[in-house]
Amino acid sequence: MLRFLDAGESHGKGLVAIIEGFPSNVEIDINRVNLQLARRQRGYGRGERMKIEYDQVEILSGIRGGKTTGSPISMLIYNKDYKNWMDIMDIQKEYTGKITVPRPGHADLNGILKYNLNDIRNVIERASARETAIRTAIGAICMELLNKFDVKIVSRVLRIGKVEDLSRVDMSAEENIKRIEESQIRCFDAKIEKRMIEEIELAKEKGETLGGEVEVIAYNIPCGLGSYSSYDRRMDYIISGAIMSIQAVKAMEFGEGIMASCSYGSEVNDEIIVENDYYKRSTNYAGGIEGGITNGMPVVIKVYMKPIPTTRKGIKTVKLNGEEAISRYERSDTCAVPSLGVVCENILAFEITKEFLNKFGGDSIEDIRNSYDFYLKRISRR
Ligand SMILES: Cc1cc2nc3c(=O)[nH]c(=O)nc-3n(C[C@H](O)[C@H](O)[C@H](O)COP(=O)(O)O)c2cc1C
Ligand SMILES: C=C(O[C@@H]1CC(C(=O)O)=C[C@@H](OP(=O)(O)O)[C@H]1O)C(=O)O
Repeated sequence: MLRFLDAGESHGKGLVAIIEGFPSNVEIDINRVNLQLARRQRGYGRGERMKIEYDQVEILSGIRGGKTTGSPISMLIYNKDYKNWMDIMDIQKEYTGKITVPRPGHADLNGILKYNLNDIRNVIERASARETAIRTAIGAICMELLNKFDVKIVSRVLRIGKVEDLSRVDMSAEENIKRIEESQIRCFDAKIEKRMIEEIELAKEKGETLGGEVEVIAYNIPCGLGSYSSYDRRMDYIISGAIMSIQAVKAMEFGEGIMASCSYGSEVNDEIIVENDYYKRSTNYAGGIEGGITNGMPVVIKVYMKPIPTTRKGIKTVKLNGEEAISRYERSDTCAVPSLGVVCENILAFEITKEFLNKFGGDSIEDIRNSYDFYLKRISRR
């Protein structure tokens, strides 16, 4: 079973992870992994921190001569900002400048109470979305395996605050993806991109922050990943748990789930057809999952992010000594929705890989390939 464990603090030395259960003989291009890390850092609306970091992964084990060995893959991303936080983050010496004003919307107060701490810094450090850097690297390693089976996972920004990009886009087309990648917002429509940037600037001027919505699509996912047999093997359970665990994500949707909930059944159940020797659906309202199992159509999700909780504009709170106070501000992103799309792509890549390996098993890529080819032949109509 593919699994990972990650650790690390936002302003500590770095982030670490161990991936276990990854098959052998998978070629890994570290440049492609680092490209995912760079994509995650880009995007209009990010704060000062992203000017300091230049995320690159260092592999410590499990890859040799450009290929996985089947042993645990351990890796590390250094925090460049650590040099500015060495006193505060010292593992031995206690830092006296404790943070005692919890920010509404962040983990601050719940973390303090739960872990019986007296310095909110201890909560901030691990609750921070800095952790999404290492999860992106884990997903990017998984993408290297999925690439071999022509799986492609892409995303775009649909909305920043109230500004929507309503363009209908075929995201399987290279030229459309190129356009999205070149956009500072990672949206498709250049005119809307301008309005989104203005919206972020306006929020920044007001000391405010913004959330939004992204769409993520995984192409070429074979029918048969996940299962209806138990609740925790359902693909929608697995994907939603992983996506909802991303910091500041407050809702998600599979396919046209919301629209379907206010339609007639015959309008939104995707008709079954045969195309190129395989069962397909004439539409994809279900977003590629029926009965907890992928159905061979693209897996489509929409993910909703709340506005960044740390705002320059103060919010009423209460100090740890009970006195009324206004939330504190050091620095923060104004909007991280473009980054969210990249994080979702890679988190989805991990979950799909896990279920791909559950289905096609095998300790080496060769065994997986045999099992995959055999299965695709079996479910073909030819
Ligand atoms: C890519 C990304 C960047 C983020 N940047 C910030 C930030 O700069 N400041 C902040 O307060 N929250 C930021 N967040 C959100 C917080 O980490 C998150 O709201 C907080 O941990 C509380 O968790 P919850 O919103 O899931 O309940 C970011 C989230 C993501 C995904
Ligand atoms: C460091 C990252 O995101 C951080 C997530 C984050 C938070 O509170 O979640 C707060 C900010 O960090 P800082 O407090 O150092 O300014 C973001 O920059 C990153 O995405 O790599």
